Amino acid sequence: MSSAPKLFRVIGGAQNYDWGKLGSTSAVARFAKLNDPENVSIEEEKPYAELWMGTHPSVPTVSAQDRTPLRDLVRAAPEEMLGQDIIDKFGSKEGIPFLFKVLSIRKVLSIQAHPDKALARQLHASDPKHYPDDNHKPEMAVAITDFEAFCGFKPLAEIDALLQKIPEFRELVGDDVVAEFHSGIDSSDVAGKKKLLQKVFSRVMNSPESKFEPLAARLVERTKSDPQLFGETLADLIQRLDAQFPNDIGLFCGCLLLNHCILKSGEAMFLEAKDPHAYISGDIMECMAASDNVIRAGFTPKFKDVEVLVDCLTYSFNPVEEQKLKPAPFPRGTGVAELKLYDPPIDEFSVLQTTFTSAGAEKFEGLDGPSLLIVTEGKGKIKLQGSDEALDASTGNIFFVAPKAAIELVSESKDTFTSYRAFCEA
Ligand SMILES: NNC(=O)[C@@H](O)[C@H](O)[C@H](O)COP(=O)(O)O
Ligand SMILES: [Zn+2]
Repeated sequence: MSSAPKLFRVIGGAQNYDWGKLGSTSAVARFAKLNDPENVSIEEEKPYAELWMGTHPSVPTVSAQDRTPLRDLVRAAPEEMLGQDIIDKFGSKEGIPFLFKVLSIRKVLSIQAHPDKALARQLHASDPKHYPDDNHKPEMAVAITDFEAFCGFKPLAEIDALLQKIPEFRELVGDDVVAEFHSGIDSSDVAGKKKLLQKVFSRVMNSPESKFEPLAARLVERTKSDPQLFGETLADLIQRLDAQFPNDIGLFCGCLLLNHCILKSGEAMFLEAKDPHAYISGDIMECMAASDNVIRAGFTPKFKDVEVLVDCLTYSFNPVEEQKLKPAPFPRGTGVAELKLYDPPIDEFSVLQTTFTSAGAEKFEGLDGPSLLIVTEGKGKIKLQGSDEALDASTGNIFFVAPKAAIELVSESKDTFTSYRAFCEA
């Protein structure tokens, strides 16, 4: 006899990292308040960075009815809440394999990467304070608003051009490595080119403050005196981020080495473990394997683990367009809504965007695993197919949907009604 409900509203938890948008300008604050009006009061001077939805113990998601942690509900009835296939696939009855978030970004996040499974186990064992999980953290960002981020290393020719024409960059890396990089990037030896890229990145990341800070100050001045040397976008980006983190190493390891990726609303990008990145601005849905392991090295007051970061990166280098993840159709829904499936090449999660622009219903077959759904615009209803009980589904509301539960979303007007559903299937 199934004891656990198949569809119920939950309340996520917020993280107030310094880079979050302030007060009601943050989608995180607005969604949290709308979903839990009696308990959430927005402080207008406070940053609201992330809204967590999942069973990660650091920020509990709780049932709206009696505030029981979702993690406890899963552990009490894992077969009903996860499904035997998911338990078998991930070897755990402890929680949902993914962590789903809303991020609302005012300032650049840290230049960072996330470990793969082997490195996560090693870091968690040696430094559990900074690495709370033994799990990898591949992640995907879906832009709710226009969104910009650093994502992966620039193509080597672009890095070489910047090294040749920007004296401060050249001085930080050193003429020896600049010359070796310049002569090596046209070879067909990809592994050798990755080693050269690692040499450049290592010189930057291991330079002392006494060296990179004055060079960063000169770099910013040069973007003002000689902007065409950088191109307008890059000159503006360096000035904007310098205003947030003056003379920071991120001006070199981010702005001059990583792709500056701009996603329009609805576009997405996927980050493998060990890919360097940093989100810069905008509101996004983010989904990741259930882990909070972040290896940081720039644009942050938090713990930086430069040696681990320099050592672990993949050093792959692709053009910006190759970093984007194209949405696909979702054939398991029928009705009037527009469905976009963001399906990265990993097991732990996919994300489905459902957008109504007319009244009507969208019916979904049951999924072979757990899912969490959040409404990000407008309002409608959500119900189990065949049930008379339709729950209000308004902006900010979050719902847990059990495996195999066939649900229906209903829009009662032509106003836009948008939701994102993260799910995992065996
Ligand atoms: N790329 N995005 C993520 O990995 C998020 O899930 C992380 O929670 C944030 O990156 C954490 O950023 P800070 O460590 O505060 O700079
Ligand atoms: Zn990240």
